[in-house]
Amino acid sequence: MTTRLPSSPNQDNSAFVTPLKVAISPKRFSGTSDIRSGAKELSLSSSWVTINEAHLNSYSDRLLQYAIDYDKELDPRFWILSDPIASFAFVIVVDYLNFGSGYFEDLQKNSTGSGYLTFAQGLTSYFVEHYPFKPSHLTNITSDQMTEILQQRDPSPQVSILIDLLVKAVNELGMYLEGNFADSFVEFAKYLNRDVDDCLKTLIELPALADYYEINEIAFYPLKKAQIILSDLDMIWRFHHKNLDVAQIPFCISGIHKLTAFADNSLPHVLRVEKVLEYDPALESHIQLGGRLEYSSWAEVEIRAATIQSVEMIHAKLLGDGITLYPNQIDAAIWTSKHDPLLSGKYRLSLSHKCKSIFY
Ligand SMILES: Nc1nc2c(c(CN[C@H]3C=C[C@H](O)[C@@H]3O)cn2[C@@H]2O[C@H](COP(=O)(O)O)[C@@H](O)[C@H]2O)c(=O)[nH]1
Repeated sequence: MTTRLPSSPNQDNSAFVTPLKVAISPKRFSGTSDIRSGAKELSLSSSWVTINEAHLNSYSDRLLQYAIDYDKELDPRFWILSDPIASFAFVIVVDYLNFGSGYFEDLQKNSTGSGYLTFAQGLTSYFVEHYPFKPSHLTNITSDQMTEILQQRDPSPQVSILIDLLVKAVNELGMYLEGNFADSFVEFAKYLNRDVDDCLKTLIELPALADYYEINEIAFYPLKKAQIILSDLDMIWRFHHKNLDVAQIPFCISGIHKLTAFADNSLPHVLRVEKVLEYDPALESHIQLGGRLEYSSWAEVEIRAATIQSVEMIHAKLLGDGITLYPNQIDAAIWTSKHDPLLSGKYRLSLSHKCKSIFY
């Protein structure tokens, strides 16, 4: 039983640096409703992060301009669009490896200034050069190749640690697909031709997607990358379905509207700058002084739980105004707004929280 830490900050910053996760069996997970209920329960009893509903309502209206239709937004610099299975394979790899934000501070980024887009651009080049290949090809990707994919020259010690984590992750992804899906992206695609809840029950078996645990006897399932994989597969399906019929696209994820926000460092940063999330002053100064948050420390949990809960509230508020925008679409709009040149200045004036994990 984890006792709650004092809400008033004190010299002891254990709420920032003490991991509190208790491992639980993946068998307990029943689907996206578990993600919502855990996040809601944790955000209601939160002491480091609060949700300002008035600011949330006004921000919801401002956000609408970023609710882009991804179908026409896929940029071939950052996506493999040649055929449905090539796109499927690319999404599985890019999103499985979509982590390392806690190591990004000295990452050399491309002109977008985005760590993710720097990686996605490098992986696109890798696919253009090497694909088609079977999943087992991933088990042979080396540190030098990953350094090139990440577009790094002479990586810092921090980035070198990230590169080693990325190599370990991509090698295990290849081994998993080789062993469980006959070394075939098509077989995996056919398997994911089902509801998001069933897809997630399988995806959380993969180590770098096992972003769930119990804290204070509450089961918390942020599952950021497992969910973004499904959201991106839906986007890719819609892209190819413009020119192909259903039979030509082996995967079709149903129930996308049930996904929640993808809780990481990016979304809470935007929500905090927009004053939707309010952090305890001690937490705020810890983050702005470059202090890190341990994965599953109280502060890190409350930030991610409040992020999921805030997006649920934005979804409900817009629905009340007669506007249907699902949490995965709200997530994309928030993330996209962060990279709007007209706005990104204000998001660059402060730091997002940094958490070294393989989950975001
Ligand atoms: N919540 C959420 N977090 C997202 C994304 C993306 C990009 N994906 C979308 C892009 C096109 C497709 O539509 C993909 O869906 C990256 N990140 C996270 O940002 C962090 C890096 O930040 P920066 O250094 O600024 O790139 C890192 O934790 C990374 O995991 C998202 O969409 N939602």
